[in-house]
Amino acid sequence: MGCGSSSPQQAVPPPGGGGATPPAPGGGGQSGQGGAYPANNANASRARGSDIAANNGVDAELERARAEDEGKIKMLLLGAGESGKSTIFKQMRLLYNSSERTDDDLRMYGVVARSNIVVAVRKLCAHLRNLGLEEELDRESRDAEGELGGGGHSGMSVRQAYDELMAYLVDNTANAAGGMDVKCGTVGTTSQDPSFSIKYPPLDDDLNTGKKDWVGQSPRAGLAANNDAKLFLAHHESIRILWQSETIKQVWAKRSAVNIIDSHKEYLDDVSRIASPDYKPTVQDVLIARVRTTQVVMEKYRIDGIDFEVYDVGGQRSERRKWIDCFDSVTAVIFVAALSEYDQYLAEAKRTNRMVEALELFRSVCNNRAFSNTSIMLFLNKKDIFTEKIMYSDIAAQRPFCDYAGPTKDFDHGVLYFIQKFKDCLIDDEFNDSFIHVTCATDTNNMEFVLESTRTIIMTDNLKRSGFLGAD
Ligand SMILES: Nc1nc2c(ncn2[C@@H]2O[C@H](COP(=O)(O)OP(=O)(O)OP(=O)(O)O)[C@@H](O)[C@H]2O)c(=O)[nH]1
Ligand SMILES: [Mg+2]
Repeated sequence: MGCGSSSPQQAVPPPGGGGATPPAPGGGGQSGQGGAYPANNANASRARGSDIAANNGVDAELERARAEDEGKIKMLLLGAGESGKSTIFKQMRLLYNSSERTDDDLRMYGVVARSNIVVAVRKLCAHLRNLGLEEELDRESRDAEGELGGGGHSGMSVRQAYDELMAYLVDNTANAAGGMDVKCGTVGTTSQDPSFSIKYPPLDDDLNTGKKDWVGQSPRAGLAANNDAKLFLAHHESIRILWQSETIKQVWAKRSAVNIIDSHKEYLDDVSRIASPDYKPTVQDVLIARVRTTQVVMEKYRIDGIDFEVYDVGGQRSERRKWIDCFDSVTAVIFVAALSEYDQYLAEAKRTNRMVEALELFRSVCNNRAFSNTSIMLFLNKKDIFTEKIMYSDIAAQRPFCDYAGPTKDFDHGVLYFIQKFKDCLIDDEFNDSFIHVTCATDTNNMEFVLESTRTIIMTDNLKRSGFLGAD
């Protein structure tokens, strides 16, 4: 699915598909009266005249399209899955397209945000169990009860919350018939009496208020996301309680093993707002929503009198065969790689280090003949997560990067090391440092600065390549 659907954004059709225009209803070109040729000479010359005029019109149109194409800047966002391409694409829309997102769009992102939370919680709960931390939860629950003076508990304990989520989100062992009362704490060993029950809300209605849920369902988000969004509404209180526990913090610190999207911490910190029936996604919610791109999407902008066509593609391995469809006459490629992924593995190939994959991909893009006359920019993204991660995950401890000789926990040395790794992928060493940016795609201020300077560099480089400006 492409993200968003503002009017200028289009899914790009595959080549050869849909090229020929179907015949117009009612026959089209020929007269339909027993012959293609006109009945007399006068008619013939009138017809020739109109043919010439029509041809002239077509020629003029082609010429105009060619001139327009020549002035146009075509930009591709390339990179491996989850590197941040679509997030940058969304930032461009914020910067260069003043139209608001439609309610339909926002509803889709609302469903996506809620389902993103469920996906993260599912992974966290399963990981908690694999790490053998259930007893920690029990201890936490007992301590909390002790603090309340032993006289019962105010609502659900963290262990009960966990058990409910395991039963409904992970193991599907709960009897979840819609609308009926369900007991919680039926899975695993609970140290608390699971004496409360929850109700599945009727579709689109808030559990407590019965108010119509603004987000509701969105066919554009897909069945799985809609189902997860529904689960979110039924279990958001347990999610909120579990997320506040100390035990889940330990699991969060070890999340790279299970590929949880780091930016979804922002959603988890704000579960009650996202569960509210009035919930309408904010600009930031839309930015951090994760939807895997599965078709090439294009958006057009006119900036300072110049036309830009920007293409966003899916980065996972299975999506890359579609890239070639948009490799023609490319002015600039923005190659996006996530700096923070040096200790993570691909979602689609669990043994491949993500940074190694990004480096290989960068090598093949830079050395692709289709881009011999194209400016290639490198965005080393997710610098915010990198900053945090180097504090506990040593670069040199990762087998592919054991040659890292810089100090641990050092942002600058770490970034320079990876920049050199990307530069080493090039056959010639023409790569100009001004073509490299260290970015945080979810930060609009940072992206505004980076995208504006990228635009200037691309336009200058384009003029140089077409001979309008002298080369350095
Ligand atoms: N914290 C943080 N999160 C980011 C950053 N860039 C992207 N993300 C998050 O990472 C997730 C993946 O980003 P996407 O933009 O969907 O990645 P993509 O490259 O388009 O992935 P594919 O469509 O699979 O190729 C999203 O949930 C983003 O919110 C960043 O700089 N910092
Ligand atoms: Mg994408």
